[in-house]
Amino acid sequence: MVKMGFRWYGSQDDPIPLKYIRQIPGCEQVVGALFDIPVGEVWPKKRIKALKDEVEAAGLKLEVIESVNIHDDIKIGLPTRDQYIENYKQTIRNLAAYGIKVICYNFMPVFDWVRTDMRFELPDGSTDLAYRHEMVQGTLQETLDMVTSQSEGFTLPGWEPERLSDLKSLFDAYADVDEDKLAANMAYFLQAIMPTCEEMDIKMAVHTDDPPRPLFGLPRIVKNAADLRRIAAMWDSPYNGFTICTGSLGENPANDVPAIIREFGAQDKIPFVHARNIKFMGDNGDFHESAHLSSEGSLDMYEIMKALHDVNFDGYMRPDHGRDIWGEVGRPGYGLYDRALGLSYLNGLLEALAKGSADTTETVVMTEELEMV
Ligand SMILES: O=C(O)[C@@H](O)[C@@H](O)[C@H](O)[C@H](O)CO
Ligand SMILES: [Fe+2]
Repeated sequence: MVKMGFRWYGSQDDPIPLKYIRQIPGCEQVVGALFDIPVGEVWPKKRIKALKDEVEAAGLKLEVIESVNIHDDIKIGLPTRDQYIENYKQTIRNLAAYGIKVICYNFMPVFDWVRTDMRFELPDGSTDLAYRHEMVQGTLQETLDMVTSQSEGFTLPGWEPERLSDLKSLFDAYADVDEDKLAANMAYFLQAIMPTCEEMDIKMAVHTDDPPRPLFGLPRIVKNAADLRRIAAMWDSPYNGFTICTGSLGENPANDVPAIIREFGAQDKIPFVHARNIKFMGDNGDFHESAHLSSEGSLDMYEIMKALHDVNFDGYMRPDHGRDIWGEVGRPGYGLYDRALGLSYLNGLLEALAKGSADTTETVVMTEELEMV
C-alpha cells in the first residue's frame, strides 16, 4: 500500500490547518519539518516530539521529514564538515526516537529549487509556478532577488534570507567544486551517516535537482538516471535512496521518468515519491507546473503510477506542488485545493491499477480452475 501524505509547513507558517488535511480522502501522512532550525544544527528531541504530537492529535501520522538540509560546508568539503556530519547523525537518532522512517534532502549547492514565476497565470485564471530560462541569465544575486521578491512574506524553503545573506562568499566557496568533487563530497557524507541510518532504520531519500540542469556555473549531480546510478553506488543499500520527484526529473524531456522508476524501484531505492505534472512551453526547457491530470501536462501520470505499481512500490508519496484555484492565495505551490485534487487523482489511478491487476490474477485463477474441470 502506498502511504499518501501532504506537505505541511507547521502551524506558525502554513495557512492550512491539519484538520483540513485530515479531511482529504486517503491522506494519512503529514510530510513535515522544523523549518526554523538553522541548517547544520541538531534538531532537539523536544521539538520533534511536539511536532509529532501535534500531527498525531489531528489524526495523522508523521513518518517523513522534508527536509533535513545539508550544510554547504559538507557539499563544499571543508574541514568543518565533520562536525556538521556528527550533528546530522544526532538529528537522525533524534528523529528515529519518534518513529521517523524517511528523511528527504537535496544536494544542490547554495540554493534549492528555482522558479522565475510564483504566480504564473494560466488561461483558466488559475496560477502556478513557472520556469523561464531567459530570466535566469543574470547573476545569482539577481535571481535570488527575483525569487525572494515574489515570496509574499513566506520564507521559501531553500531560499532562507539569513543563510543567503552573504551570497558572494558562499558562491566563491564553490569555485573549485565541480560535479566530480561534489559527488565525492556526497559519497563522503553518505558513507559517514549510513551506518547510523541502518541502525536507526531511517532511509535517506535525495530529492532530484530542480530544474535538472546546472545554473550559474554551479554543479548538479542528481539530474538523470546516470547520476542516480552514481549515487546508488556510493552505498549500496535501500537506506541510500531517492525522492523521485516526477516534476523535477520530467523537466528534462530526455528523462524517461517511468523507466527511472522501474530501474531504481526494482532495487528498493525509492522510499519517497513527489508526484506532479509540468507543461513545457516551447522547446528550450521552459515549463509551467500544471494540474496533476495527465491531459493537463506533458507527463503521463498513468504511466508513472503504473511503473510504481509494477515495482510494488509501497513507500511514501505526496502530491507535489499545486496551482492556486477557486480564489485561494496559498503559499506559492502549496495551496490546499489543487494539491487535494491531485492527491485524489493519484489515489484513483493507484486504486484502478491495484484492482486491475487483482482482476487479472482472478481471471487467471478462474481459467486454471476451468481447465481442471
Ligand atoms: O520544490 C519543492 O517545494 C520541493 O520539492 C523541494 O524544495 C524539496 O523539498 C527539496 O528539494 C528537498 O530537500
Ligand atoms: Fe519535488
